[in-house]
Amino acid sequence: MSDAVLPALTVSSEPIDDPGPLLHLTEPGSPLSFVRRGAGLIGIGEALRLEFRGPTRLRDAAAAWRDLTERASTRDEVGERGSGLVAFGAFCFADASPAASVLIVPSMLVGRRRGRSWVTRVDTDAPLPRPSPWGSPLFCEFSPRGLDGRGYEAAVRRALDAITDGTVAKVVLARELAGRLPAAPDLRRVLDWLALAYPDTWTYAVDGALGSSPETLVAVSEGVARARVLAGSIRRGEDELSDAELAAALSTSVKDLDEHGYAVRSLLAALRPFSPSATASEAPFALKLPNLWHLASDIAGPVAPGVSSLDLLAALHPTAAVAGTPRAAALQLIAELEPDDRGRYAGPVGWVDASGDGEWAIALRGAQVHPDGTVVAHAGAGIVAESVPERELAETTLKFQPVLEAFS
Ligand SMILES: C=C(O[C@@H]1C=C(C(=O)O)C=C[C@H]1O)C(=O)O
Repeated sequence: MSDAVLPALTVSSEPIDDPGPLLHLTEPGSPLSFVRRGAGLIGIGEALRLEFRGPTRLRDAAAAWRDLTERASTRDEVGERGSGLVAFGAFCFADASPAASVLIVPSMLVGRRRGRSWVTRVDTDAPLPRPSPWGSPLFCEFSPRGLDGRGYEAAVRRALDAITDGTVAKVVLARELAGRLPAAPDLRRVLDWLALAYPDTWTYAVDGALGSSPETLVAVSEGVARARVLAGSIRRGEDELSDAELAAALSTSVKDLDEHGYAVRSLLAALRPFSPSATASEAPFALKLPNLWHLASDIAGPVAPGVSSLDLLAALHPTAAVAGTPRAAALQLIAELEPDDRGRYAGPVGWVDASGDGEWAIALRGAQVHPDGTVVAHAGAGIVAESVPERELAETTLKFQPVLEAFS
């Protein structure tokens, strides 16, 4: 970011009657959302946009956000998590990414939590707009970009060579699908569909990055940091019995427990400097999504006052769930084996408030919609010594399912 002086924003939050489905209120062409099970935040318009690039993008964002919040004057009659001054954020995965990482303060935010609804206005006293009528249904055909299926399997084999020679213990390899949207798409249709079909995930949308993420990178509130680590996946069964058998197979698979262990240990190690007593749930549990089972661990620990969720992102990103172990060697291998930059895929996406509290997911199961209508989706899988290339390819296909369904 440049050293331009940040503005002094005027912010006011007040309770409102239930405004109906939050996702319908955001803007069709540039939605902002972070919603799960009908609760969360959506944004309308842009009062301020800050862009960051390079290896210090998360630390720079944390510093800029502190400056901005000190300058703001806020009247908050709501006092809920997510009321008052809030920015949505989406950060690139890679330090070398040419794409921008952003913090966006919307002109208006609508929130709902625990049955209470509110609106926050930034530098405006305009009334809350009515939801605009739906645009035409979307249809977008996707085809491989960069690596096709064979190319992905070849990359997995090269990753296995790097595991055999000891360069890495685990690396997460992704592939891309690309498509093109008609002019002026109503992206609320995509979000609405994702929220209905994947209700237990975060329906996120920030600066064209949108999707339904099951993985909480970190949420901070009332002095406690929480994360949900996912690593280790298997398909859902066709009937109840086969579904239960697959869940049991995942929970006892040495390969998946291994892969999961790397992710949990990396998150705990990165969190400990801020939260020495942070702990993970005793053993991973099987998390059921409509398209997949995942091995999941919940992590929680107290953090000192003044530690913001952005400070934690700077320490935690990228976890072994989306990069690998050891981190530096895994990132190097990803840069060698994946032909294109990941953009915001597998980066942090979420929101931060004036106190630094916030909720951040990992931008998975999603796509980036570019201003020219191009849509690029990513899906990856964790490669460990026992990985089989064909199975990892099949896993990425399952992970594309939410996006493919939502855009058709
Ligand atoms: C890399 C992705 O997902 C990650 C990798 C997983 C795995 O390898 O089992 C599971 C959940 C996520 O942490 C993706 O969805 O693209």
